[in-house]
Amino acid sequence: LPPPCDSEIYCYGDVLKQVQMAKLFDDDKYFVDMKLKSAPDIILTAFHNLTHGDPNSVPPAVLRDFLHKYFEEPGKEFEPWSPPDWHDKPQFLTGIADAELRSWAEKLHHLWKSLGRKISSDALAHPEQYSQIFTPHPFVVPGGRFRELYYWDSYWVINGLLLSEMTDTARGMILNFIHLIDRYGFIPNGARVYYERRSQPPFLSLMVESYYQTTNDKDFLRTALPALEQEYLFWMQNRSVAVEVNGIKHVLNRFDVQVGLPRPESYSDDVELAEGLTEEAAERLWKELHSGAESGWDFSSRWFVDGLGNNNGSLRDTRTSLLIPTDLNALLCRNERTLAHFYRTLGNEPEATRYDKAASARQEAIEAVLWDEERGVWLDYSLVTNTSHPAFYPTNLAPIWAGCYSQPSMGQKAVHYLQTSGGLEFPNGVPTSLVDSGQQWDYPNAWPPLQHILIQGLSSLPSQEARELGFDLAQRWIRTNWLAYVKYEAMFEKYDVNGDGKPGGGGEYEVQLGFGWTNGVALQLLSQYGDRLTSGSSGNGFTSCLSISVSVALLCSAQTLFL
Ligand SMILES: OC[C@H]1O[C@H](O[C@H]2O[C@H](CO)[C@@H](O)[C@H](O)[C@H]2O)[C@H](O)[C@@H](O)[C@@H]1O
Repeated sequence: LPPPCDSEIYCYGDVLKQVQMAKLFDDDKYFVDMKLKSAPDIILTAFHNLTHGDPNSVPPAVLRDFLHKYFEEPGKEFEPWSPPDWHDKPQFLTGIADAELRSWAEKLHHLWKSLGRKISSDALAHPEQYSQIFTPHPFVVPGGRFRELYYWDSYWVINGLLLSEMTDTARGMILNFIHLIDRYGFIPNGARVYYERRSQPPFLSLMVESYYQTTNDKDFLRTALPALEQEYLFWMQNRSVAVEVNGIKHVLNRFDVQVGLPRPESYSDDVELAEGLTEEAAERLWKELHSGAESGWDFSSRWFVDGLGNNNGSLRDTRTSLLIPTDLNALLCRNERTLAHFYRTLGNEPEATRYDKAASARQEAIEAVLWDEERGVWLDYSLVTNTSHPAFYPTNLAPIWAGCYSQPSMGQKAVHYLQTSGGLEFPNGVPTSLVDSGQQWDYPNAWPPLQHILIQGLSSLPSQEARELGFDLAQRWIRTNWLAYVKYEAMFEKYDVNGDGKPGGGGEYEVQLGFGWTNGVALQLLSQYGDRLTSGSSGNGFTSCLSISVSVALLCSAQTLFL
């Protein structure tokens, strides 16, 4: 299997190995985000001379000097930039009834300015000296260690930007993704060379849909369609798998990256995890870790498959490609419907019909393979045992969000499943799973995109009860985000479902602040439910507590919980 990319400094080779295994930095991502001060061949020769052909004997102090001489610290690849389309007081703020939440939403709107980035022209002139992949338009980053454009994060960022009336920035981000498709044939995980052989959940068509819904710009649809078509082809040609159920073959998709070396940005973690494995088993593990990263859920007990094919084990048992995920297939179904709609809007009926048929076939496949009639919900399917994995994940309800199901009763059953799943037992959000594995995409962490997908799904159902549940989850999530903001003056990439305003944890890096998709989801919920959301939990005294002062509010929240 190939390396993550062709750079002998950023993706494979002795420099990467020595620097990362010497653990000179707290986070392996630091080194691979550094810019080269000279051409790569000059640096490789210098390293060879330094080590006299024996790279295993370089003392850390010598490595440090070498880095100082030939590398620049991360973050130097940007030009100062402030989004020119940012302006005070976007319209949606006026729909937020609670004064505390309105003023907080205004602060979130301000955060786009600090998260905006423009890559310097030097990165275009000398791409070989950067791991950052040049994209022509400025963009919004997630924040913290994530100093580059990310794929699926950007869907929620763009939705937030559109509410903030920053259509030019949103459009530029979409054009960047089109640029990446033109170059790679698909969209990499993020705009770094070490991400260039894996993708993330394909949200581009939904980004274009959000943009079109705001602007009605048909010319833009025309511009975007060839790239959307190309991306869809990538997923169907490289990530699909046939499954036979009751003698009928269905085609569905999975995450399946063909890369067989450690992830450069987490190199030492991946090497240590593979210790004691044969070369073949290590390569397989790394391929599956890359596939886990492609899913966006890096990492989770969801991808653990033990030797017997059961959903058990630890990170070393990650086997992402052996599962057919509900969310990926629901998303692709939504892609197919969206593409049909775009073609129809542009008057191309034959192409619209082709995508209608693809969506119908997908829906049939989802119902045949992923729908579990007994539990009344969709479940991930194991290609090892040819059975479902029964564990709870919010994504089990993703087909509702995608509108990809044939019987209204399925929606009702799935709501009942959710109510009895144990996933609603927490006041601060719906956890990613009910398994406390220590990985970040597991209990007790709750992630913004998953809350949003679940809430949107519930709010699309005809039943009043389901829609009220959607609102209740939105209220819980906003309260969690807001309390954390009050405590830390920051937005986090994930939160802990136990504890008011407690940031999430676990996994291989410290919880990050910023934070692109968190801000986007909060703004969307504030816009959607602005007339009803409160900064405290309704009727228990939070609202009045919180309007007094921050410290009193925290006391109040502790007291209310205690009571
Ligand atoms: O460095 C470890 C991993 O970091 C990223 O994943 C996490 O952050 C992303 C940006 O917010 C998010 O898209 C992803 O869902 C998170 O798990 C990166 O995307 C991974 O590829 C990388 O291995």
